[in-house]
Formats: sequence, structure tokens, C-alpha cells
Amino acid sequence: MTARTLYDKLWDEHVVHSEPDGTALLYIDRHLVHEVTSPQAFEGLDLAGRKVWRLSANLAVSDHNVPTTDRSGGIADPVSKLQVDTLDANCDRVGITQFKMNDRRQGIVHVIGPEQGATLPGMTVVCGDSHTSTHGAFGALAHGIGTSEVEHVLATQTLSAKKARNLLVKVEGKLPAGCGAKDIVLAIIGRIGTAGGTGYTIEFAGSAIRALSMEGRMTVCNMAIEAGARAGLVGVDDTTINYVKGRPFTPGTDPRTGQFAGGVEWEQAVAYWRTLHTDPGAHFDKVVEIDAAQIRPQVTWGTSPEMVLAIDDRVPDPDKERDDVKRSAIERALTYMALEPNKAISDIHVDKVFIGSCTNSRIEDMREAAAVVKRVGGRLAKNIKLALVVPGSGLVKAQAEAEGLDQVFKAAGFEWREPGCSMCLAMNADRLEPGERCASTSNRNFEGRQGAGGRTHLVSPAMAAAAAMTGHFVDVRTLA
Ligand SMILES: CC(C)[C@H](C(=O)O)[C@@H](O)C(=O)O
Ligand code: SF4
Repeated sequence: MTARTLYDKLWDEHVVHSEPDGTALLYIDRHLVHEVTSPQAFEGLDLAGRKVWRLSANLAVSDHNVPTTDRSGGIADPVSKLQVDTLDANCDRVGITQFKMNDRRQGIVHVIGPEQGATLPGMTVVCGDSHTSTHGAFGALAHGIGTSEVEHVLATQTLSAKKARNLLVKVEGKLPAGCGAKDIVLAIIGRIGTAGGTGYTIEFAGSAIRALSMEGRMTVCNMAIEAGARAGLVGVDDTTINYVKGRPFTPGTDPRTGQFAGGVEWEQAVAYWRTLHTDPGAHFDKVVEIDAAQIRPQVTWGTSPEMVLAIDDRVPDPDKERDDVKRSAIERALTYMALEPNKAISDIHVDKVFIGSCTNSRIEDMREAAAVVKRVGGRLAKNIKLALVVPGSGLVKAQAEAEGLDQVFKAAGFEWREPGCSMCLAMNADRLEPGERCASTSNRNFEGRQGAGGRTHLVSPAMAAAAAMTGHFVDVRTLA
């Protein structure tokens, strides 16, 4: 048989029907649902008199609109409340499993799917959310869909799709101390640009990717969409299998005790999962190679994730750019960001810090940030108006608290919040005021993303914590 990429294998395994023009109908194994992109889908289903095809394939949670402060009084904002209430009502009515706002398993959809074992190797995973690419870290074919497709998946458990091309991003070598998964993915986007992956599914491979934990691989795949690719992938290995073992939705977990029990289903699943890697000699349409040893701590300076530099670089000077289009993009970004050309990245001072989002709100991110807070010591820098730590789920929060991380943050003056998307996109009360500058562990830095007029610098959890403690960006390699 011809050698296939991991993407080829996942695709072949899920095709229900193919048309001569390449359009295929794919079977969908897991459908994750959140409150923003599902209301019209449920309504459409209802109007057409259709039922949900396979209830157990769906898992729902509210994340974008939930408050991250005390929830006992409900949601104050009427628009947010309506969205969350609507999801609750829809799930109750049709019988979809949902983790409601006060359930300790509630959290950001891309954090809870993997955490519950609802995302497993070999699956097709979709959600009405572009960062569904996150789940590709498990060797699952995962991507975002639009609201009409949400309705289609609810009704039929299938999706009409066209196959993308194969792009291999190979990151070889050892990452310098102080650098992590976020620096890898920002460096990749800096290299290939936000359109570099358009039309492709990206497989991330190489020794530096293999060396990452599942949390780190999720951070990398999360931002595949920021590189233009709808889906990112990492091949299955022991790290993957050890992570999914014993999770609530994973085969082999005893539903009564919640403990790993093993058995035939587990053995068969593992045997299949071990085939989920690219065959030697398989063809990629494009290959990008990156030397991990050359990666430095990354900070975005502009209004697109590709406008990224390293901590020891300087803000670009538009006068040095010969290409007219690029020059005006730099000028516009610098104006919006209120940055002088040639300013040292380490001289940029911030007003707020946000540690959270589906990119960086898992337990390792919390640990990484807390370690820097401890190492620097003392309290938040004087110029910091607000520093938020928003765990990705109630279970991440509980784990962090069991490790005393919340105390480390609180003692330094950070606010320790309830799980949700929060200041990643400011659909709830957590936002930047016009002109405020933020060190953020999220994935998008578009104009107004964190609040109208707000200025976002995308960074790793370590860099965000360092910025909170010192007031500006610092070379976290010196803290490692
Ligand atoms: C609200 C949702 C549709 C959106 C997305 O698809 O990504 C959001 O999660 C985001 O990060 O901008
Ligand atoms: S955390 Fe941010 S990027 Fe992730 S799903 Fe929520 S809004 Fe989108």
C-alpha cells in the first residue's frame, strides 16, 4: 500500500461518500458545542422537525460568555445570559450532555474535551469554533465549522468537506530553557505567516514536538488556525496514550469508579491508535523545517499573530521595508499599538496581564506562570492595573489549588478567577479599556480583540508572568 500521511489516514477512515469533484461526506465522531455558535443550529433543526442523530457524540459547555468572577448571582449581562440560558435550554430539551456553568467540569470547550477523554486519537472532532484545531494534538482530525454546519452535524453526524493538502512542519532539536510550546508556534507563524498554512492540514513533527507534553502539543495545534490551516496534527505516541488513559470518556475507564480498568476495548483502541502516524516516505505537498535551538522567547508587536519577534529584537522600522504593502501594514500596526519604530521589545511596558484562553490555560501553563512569579518574587509591578489568571476548566482550577498555585498568584496580587474564555475575546466583563496594553497568553491580537482600542501582545505563560512582575517584557531565559 502507498505510504500515507497521518492526515491521509484519518481522512480515508472517515469518508462515507465521495463525489467526482473531490467533495466528500465525512463521518464525525465527536461534536463539541458552545453557546455562541449553536443557537441558530438548534433552531434550524427544530424548524425542520429533525432530531439529533447521535446524542452521545455531542458534548456541550458554555465558555465565551460566562463570568469569571463569583457566579452565585448568575450572569448580569443580558446578552451573555441569553446565550448561556439558550444553550442550557437546548441541551436539556434534546438531551445532549452539558457541563453547566456551576459544574466543576465546566471550562473552555477546547480544554474540557481532551480533559474528559471526549477527544481521542483517530476521531474526527468538530465544533463551531475555529480553535477546534487544538484537538489535533491527539492525532485526531479536528477543525472548526460554521453554524449551518453545526446544524448539519447535529442532524446527520456527517459533514461535507474537501480534502486539504499536506504540510509538514518539522521542529528538530532542543528548545532553549525558558522557551516552550507557545514560543514554538509563534516562531512557526512568524516564519510561514498567517496564510502559510492556508489550504493545508499541518502535521507538526520532529524531536522538539515529540518532547512536548500533551498540553504543549495542544498549544501548538491551537494556533494552527492562526497559521491559516483549519487543522493541525501530531502523531500518536506514548505521551498521547498515557494522557488519555483513565479519563471519563476513554474506553477502558470504569464508569462506576471512574478508574482505569483496561480490558479488550482499551487494548483494541491502543492497537489502533498506535497506527496513527505518518508512514515513512509519505508525500507532503510542502515541508518547513525549524531548528528548535534557534527559537527565542516570542512577543507579538503588531495586530496579527505573524507580527512577532523575539525578546531581544526591536520593533520594526517601516522606513526599512521596501515593499509598499508591508510598509503600510507595519505603519498601521505601530500606530494602533502606539509603538515607536526600533523600540526594544524588552522596553515595552504593559498595563494588564491575562493568563488564560484555550491556548494556555491548562495545568502546565499555570505551573509555568507560577514558577516565574515565585522566581521573581514580591508583588505585581506598580504599573500593572490588573493581572488575571483564568484556568481553562474547573478541574484545572481545582488541580492548581491542590498544588497551591492559586496562593502563589494571589500573594503576588493576581486575581484568581473562574474558568472561561474571559479576556481572550472580551465577550464577558473581562476586557481592556481603550489604549490599554496587555501581555496575553491567548492566540489573537487583532484590533479590538480584547476590548475596543485595547493593545494585545501574545506571549507564553512564563513571559506573561514575568511582565506582570516586572511591568515589561523580559528575557525569560535568564529566569529559567
Ligand atoms: C466565538 C467563536 C466563533 C470564535 C472562534 O471561532 O474562534 C472565538 O472562539 C474566537 O476565538 O474568536
Ligand atoms: S479561549 Fe479565546 S480562542 Fe479559545 S475558544 Fe475562547 S474565545 Fe476562542
